[in-house]
Amino acid sequence: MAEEEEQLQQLRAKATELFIREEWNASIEAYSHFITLCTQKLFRSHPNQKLRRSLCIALCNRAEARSKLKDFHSALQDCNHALELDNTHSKTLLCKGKILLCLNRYSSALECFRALDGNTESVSGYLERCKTLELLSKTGCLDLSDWVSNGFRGKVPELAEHIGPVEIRKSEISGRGLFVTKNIDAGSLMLVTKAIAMERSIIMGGVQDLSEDAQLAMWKNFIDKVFEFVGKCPKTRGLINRLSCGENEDELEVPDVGLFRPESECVGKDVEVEVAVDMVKLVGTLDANSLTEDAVSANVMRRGNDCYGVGLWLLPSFINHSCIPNARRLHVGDYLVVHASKDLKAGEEITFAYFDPLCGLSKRKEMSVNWGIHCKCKRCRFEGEVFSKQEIREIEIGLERGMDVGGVVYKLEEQMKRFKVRVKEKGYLRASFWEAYSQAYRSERAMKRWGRRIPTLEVVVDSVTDVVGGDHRLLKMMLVEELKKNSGGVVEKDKVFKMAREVFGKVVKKQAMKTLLELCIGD
Ligand SMILES: C[S@@+](CC[C@H](N)C(=O)[O-])C[C@H]1O[C@@H](n2cnc3c(N)ncnc32)[C@H](O)[C@@H]1O
Repeated sequence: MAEEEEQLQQLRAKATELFIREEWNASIEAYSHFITLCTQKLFRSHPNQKLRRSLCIALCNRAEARSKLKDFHSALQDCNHALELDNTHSKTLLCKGKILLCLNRYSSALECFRALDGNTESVSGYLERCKTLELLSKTGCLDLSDWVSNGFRGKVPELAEHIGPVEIRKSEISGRGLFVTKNIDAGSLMLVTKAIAMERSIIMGGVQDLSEDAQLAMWKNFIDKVFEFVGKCPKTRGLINRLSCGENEDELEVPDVGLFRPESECVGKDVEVEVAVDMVKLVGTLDANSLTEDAVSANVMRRGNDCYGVGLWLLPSFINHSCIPNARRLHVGDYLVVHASKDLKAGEEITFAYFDPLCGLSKRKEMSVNWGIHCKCKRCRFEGEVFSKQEIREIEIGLERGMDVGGVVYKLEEQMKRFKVRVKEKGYLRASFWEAYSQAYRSERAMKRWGRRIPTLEVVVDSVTDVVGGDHRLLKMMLVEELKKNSGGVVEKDKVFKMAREVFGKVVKKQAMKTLLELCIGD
């Protein structure tokens, strides 16, 4: 007996020392040994308060060590076990609250901090933080004004998970899609969600400056990170299992959006059963669902785009592609903020542009091959017919061969009149020939020659925006034009702010939006 006691004492001392030295893996191992022996002894002996207390402290310390290694699932189990032994153990309550906060489970975290009699400064700090984040999570009222106005200096503001009026349903595009459940106007936030994992590379120019080797290394590190995370968290594993690998999508089940709320604990049977991570399936899933920060439908919220990142965000993985997209996203730290880039009607499917919607059908077809998709949106269907017409093919070939851009625009407008193309569909073709339009409007020579014979920049920007939603390139053209008219004065037009909200979302107040507009002009 004395020997057993001695062994326990030694083990505890060793585990504590490793814990203090922040050797997390070794301390977890030592605590695990101690916890097993301690539990066996408790089982055999009469009620022993001292032993229960030692076990509670060991479980709490192992929870802390595990949370340092981001193994939140096991850390939470340790906390719960420790609280079964002593439900008022303050160190465990604090540790559990912090873990729940990391998992964005604000109301459960709040319960822990409240149980702690929030007198100490650190506890009241956590309480306030939880309350703010819980409110933010419920309302989705994001305000990044201060951070933007301060030139993105300081820490990235703390965001909270938010699921707006959306649901997952069968999609006519492919498999499942994300849909709005009520009418919302352009700029409204629909989702704010943190990445399961992200990997970033520092680059000087664009992603094109990142060597193939560097891109491969980044992709490999990203896969390893997701693999590690998924291995530790059954809930995430269950959720990732529900994402598409890009094949047989129409046979996939439609999960309830509620499963993706951080507070939802149960993800189905496969969570209780320990499912091993299938690496091949995981890579396929990441291939079909990962998003990059530099995509056309994304803005990175920070000064200077010297970083290129790839990440996986669960709920946004249900957003399908369309060449007439209605949503865009902002990347703020590891968070993804999805907003409507057009007014949306209840029941409408939310779509991103996976690739550039401001280019012609053949280029879009080329790009869609990389995604393994065959887009059949209204625009692709309409353009499929139009681009088979000799007259439109000739304009396209003329452009490829370096024909005067003003002439290209003029010919296209004339053909659209001749074919009696409807207003919306004019927007499709103008979006496809946007490069020619934008070059023509920027060229003094072209405008001198063709200016009076082609529609104004404002008319074209309006009709293209109507099709592709807010886009930073369209916004920039409009801003430059307005600045010319206002001889360099600050742009105050409501129309400019409306488009800025479509591009950036309603995340800043008017003054900070001016900062974003200045950055957009300087881009
Ligand atoms: C991010 S997921 C989108 C959600 C997916 N439909 C699902 O059921 O989980 C991307 C996959 O959706 C499909 N997809 C997305 N947009 C598409 C489109 N416009 N046309 C055909 N397939 C599309 C492709 O299989 C792609 O690999």
